[in-house]
Amino acid sequence: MTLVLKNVTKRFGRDIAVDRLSLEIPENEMFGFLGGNGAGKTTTFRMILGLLDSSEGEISWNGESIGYDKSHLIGYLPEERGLYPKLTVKDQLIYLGKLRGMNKGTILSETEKWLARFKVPEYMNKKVEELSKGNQQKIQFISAIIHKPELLILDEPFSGLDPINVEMLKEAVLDLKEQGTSIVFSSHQMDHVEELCKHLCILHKGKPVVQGTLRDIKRSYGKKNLVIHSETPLDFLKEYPGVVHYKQITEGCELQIKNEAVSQTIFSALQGKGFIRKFDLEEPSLNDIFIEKVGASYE
Ligand SMILES: Nc1ncnc2c1ncn2[C@@H]1O[C@H](COP(=O)(O)OP(=O)(O)OP(=O)(O)O)[C@@H](O)[C@H]1O
Repeated sequence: MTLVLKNVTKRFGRDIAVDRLSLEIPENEMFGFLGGNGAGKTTTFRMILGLLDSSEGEISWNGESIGYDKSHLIGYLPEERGLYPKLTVKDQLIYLGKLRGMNKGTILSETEKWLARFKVPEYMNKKVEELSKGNQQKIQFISAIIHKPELLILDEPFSGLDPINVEMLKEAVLDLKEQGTSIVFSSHQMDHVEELCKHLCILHKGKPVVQGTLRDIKRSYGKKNLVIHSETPLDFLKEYPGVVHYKQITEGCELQIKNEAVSQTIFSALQGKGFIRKFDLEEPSLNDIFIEKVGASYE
């Protein structure tokens, strides 16, 4: 089951929100769909869900065109949350589950299962407005997956959750992936994306500026990070040939360098200058790549 977008464009009047976007979301994968504010992510999701028509291009799921009639196959956790505050958790999920073609018995057994898994079984008969923001988030997540969708779109699923609940939700998401759900994951928290996604796309002004596997993207980026911990003054590295960026930290410094060879010359330059506690060459983070690719055009 794959989601394919071919040259998808969305115009709002004269403005282009999504610009000839082509993507393939691999089967049983978690795909990172990233971009700065206003990049076109939500507009893309709405087109996939059939809530918005594309101006041009095609969207297909498993070879068939996708639209509102396939919405029972899709689960969507939108960034802006949409629960009914006055309804109980049970009534909420019965209502939303029925919209997706489920019967009441199955909805109730799935709800019980998920509330128990999220360690909140007592919420079944509570009104949504009585729950904390993080716990409402769990209910919203259950509402997105209760019908066992083939394709799941998660927009900032971990926002507002404490670290323990983040882990709990992450495990649930990974289990769904293992069971065969294809997942599109959107977040501004790059560390979560690095942890969970093998493939990704960074969108900017409606166009992909980076696309591929995380591994290839990092490799092709070229630049590396070098972390040095030492009591010796290291500020001479600010102007050192091949150093792109210098950041002082309590234990020493963090550098962005042009390539691996620069680390060798720095290593030599440090000989005899005092005790080095750490000298660590690292891949660039997704955050570095995002800031460079998206930040450059902000300027
Ligand atoms: N209904 C609409 N009418 C006019 N313009 C719109 C509409 N919906 C979105 N846009 C515009 O389309 C562009 C993309 O917006 P979109 O909401 O898809 O971005 P996003 O990547 O989801 O951003 P964020 O991370 O801030 O949620 C923006 O310039 C936005 O103003």
